[in-house]
Amino acid sequence: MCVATDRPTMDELNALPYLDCVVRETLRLHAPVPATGRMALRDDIVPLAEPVTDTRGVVHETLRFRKGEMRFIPIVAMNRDVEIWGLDAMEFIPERWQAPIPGASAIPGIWGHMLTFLGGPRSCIGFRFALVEMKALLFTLLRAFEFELAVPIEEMGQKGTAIVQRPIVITGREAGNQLPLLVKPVAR
Ligand code: HEM
Repeated sequence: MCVATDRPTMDELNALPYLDCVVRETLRLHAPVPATGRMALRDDIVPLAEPVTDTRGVVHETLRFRKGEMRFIPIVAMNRDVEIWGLDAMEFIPERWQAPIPGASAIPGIWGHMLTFLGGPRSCIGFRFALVEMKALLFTLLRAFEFELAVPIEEMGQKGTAIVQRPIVITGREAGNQLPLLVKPVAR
């Protein structure tokens, strides 16, 4: 991170391309809100991008909504779909953001061609703040400290609350949310 200040402005943080790739990839693979739902306010028929064959073999080219019906929006599943992101969809690869991702461009998310902050009129109003907050924290902490997991990665899991996901240690669920880290000052 070649920035000539310890206190970068928002514009200076946003001008760091690799930091941007890391934030995008983190929010793709580990969307804090994994899913949500919406209720249809009126009957409607929505065209599908690709025809879908249901379990009875019937091919559908549209999706029918009836007023009052709920629809599940699988944010994490879409953020990790191999048909959109490629066979390495489950891997953390910030470099994938260095070029346009053709499959993702049709996703109607408010940010980043993904649904992490959802889309449409009730999408996240705090997304710009969240992004710059993440960048400021990473910029400050990674220049000062080295972080390492304090438990084997296999012991880490995640627990969904009503809305967001949080880390837990699988063998210590009763301790609640936690992410044990070893933190060392960066050797200069
Ligand atoms: C990484 C951080 C964040 C993520 C992933 C996130 C994600 C989301 C998502 C998916 C929704 C839509 C939920 C739904 O309607 O089912 C939402 C709504 C909302 N978010 Fe965020 N959010 C984040 C940070 C923030 C921050 C920092 C703020 C405020 C400063 C904020 C304020 C809101 C508000 C007020 C809504 C409701 C908007 C509405 O219903 O019109 N969010 N967020």
